[in-house]
Amino acid sequence: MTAPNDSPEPSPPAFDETFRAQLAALFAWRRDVRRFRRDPLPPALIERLLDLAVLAPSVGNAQPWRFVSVETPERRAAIIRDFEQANAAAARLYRDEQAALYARLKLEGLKTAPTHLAVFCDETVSQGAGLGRQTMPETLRYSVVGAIQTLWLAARAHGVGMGWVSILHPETINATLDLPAHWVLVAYLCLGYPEEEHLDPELERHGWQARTGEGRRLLRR
Ligand SMILES: Cc1cc2c(cc1C)N(C[C@H](O)[C@H](O)[C@H](O)COP(=O)(O)O)c1[nH]c(=O)[nH]c(=O)c1N2
Repeated sequence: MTAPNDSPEPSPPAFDETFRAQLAALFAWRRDVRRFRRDPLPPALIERLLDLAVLAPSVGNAQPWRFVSVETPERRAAIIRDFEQANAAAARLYRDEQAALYARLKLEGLKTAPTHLAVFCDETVSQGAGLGRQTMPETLRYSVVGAIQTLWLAARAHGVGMGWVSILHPETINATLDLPAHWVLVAYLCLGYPEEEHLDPELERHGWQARTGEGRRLLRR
């Protein structure tokens, strides 16, 4: 257990209306990015973004997130091959017009993103001593998703685009990256400076699925 510290409590900054308007704009302009300029991201910027990402909440404060930067050309090529296999299999699920539309969608930025970040959940994490997850062990992975969303917003605030690729076989990713099975893949992320900026999701713009606000309703019980 960590010893309580007796330094004076810091006071929160005043988040004023200007900040709230900017925050709303940040939420609105965060995009899943699939087209990147090839300029590398400064290592210090990536470290800053990870410092921000790990401010996310986690069940029992377990901090189960594990970040792997995929850098070797052989490993990146293996990831791209796995995406191509998984995507070809997924494409076969659709028929007619929907199949034609699916085939036209760009669902990854693997070949141009300068930074590839695989994000895992360490299912054996001892931190947090199991607090909060006895009846819902999946809350460990939920915690990792929270860090990914925090990273997504932090990246956008720094002018960095991020894309989430899930059309992959997790067991292949673990084998390619030589990682233990108890590191469960949560996301394969492409990061870099975006080639273009949009206020609407690409899947909406290309006619796959509009933002309908369906889930926005609040049921009262
Ligand atoms: C868990 C999870 C998994 C994926 C995604 C997101 C999330 C949350 N998204 C991005 C997704 O398509 C995108 O968020 C929506 O289309 C909305 O667009 P914006 O993110 O608002 O631009 C995504 N996009 C993509 O092109 N290939 C993919 O494999 C995935 N996988």
